[in-house]
Amino acid sequence: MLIAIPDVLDAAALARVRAVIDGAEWVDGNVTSGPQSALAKRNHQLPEDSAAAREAGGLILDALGRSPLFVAAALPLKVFPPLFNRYQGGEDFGLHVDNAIRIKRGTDFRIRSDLSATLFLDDPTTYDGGELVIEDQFGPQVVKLPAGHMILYPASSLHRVTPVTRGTRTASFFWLQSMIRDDGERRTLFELDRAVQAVAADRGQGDSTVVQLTGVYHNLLRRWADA
Ligand SMILES: O=C(O)CCC(=O)C(=O)O
Ligand SMILES: [Fe+2]
Repeated sequence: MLIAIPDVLDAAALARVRAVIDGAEWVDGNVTSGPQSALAKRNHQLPEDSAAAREAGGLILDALGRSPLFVAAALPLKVFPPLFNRYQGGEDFGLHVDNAIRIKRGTDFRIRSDLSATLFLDDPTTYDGGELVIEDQFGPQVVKLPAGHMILYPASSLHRVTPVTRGTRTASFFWLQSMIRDDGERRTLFELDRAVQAVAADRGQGDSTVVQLTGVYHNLLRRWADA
């Protein structure tokens, strides 16, 4: 399931993230690639351990924690510290799949990547190309979102970024391990959650049917979740 999360960063938070990363030193994106994606990847990144990546990544993690839509859709267990990339002058990232296990270098922090995320940091009218194309069961989905908006997609999907032929495309990207490993189970919980919220908005949180449905949600979560 692909889910767009609008307004993860508002204008002020976006400006703070940009102020931190724009002044930092960018390096060839292949410093973090395995041999297969090194063939496909042509972009620049902030070094994973740079002070700028850590500071801007922290701002993004704070914003994600305040997004009920992100929490409901991802049911996050562990989030890999956000990374930052930039494409310009025809740079692109060919078709690839993300590694199943991500290890933070020099630490024992590791996650199984269930979901991949791209948070767009540039106004899409300022660059051409740079679409994130995700192959899913319904065919290729082409994603290019306003600055501050994010797409969440199954890390199992093949995906690519088309060449940026004008301007610059800046983004944050990261992976997370969900409490719910299976995409179908996670989607079912998300849809149930949305439906319960809609009924609660109509009838109030104390309504007996709302209480019963909330119980069903939590009992499914209890059956399926790693916590
Ligand atoms: O730039 C993006 O939107 C995606 C980056 C990506 O797929 C990756 O780094 O594995
Ligand atoms: Fe990727």
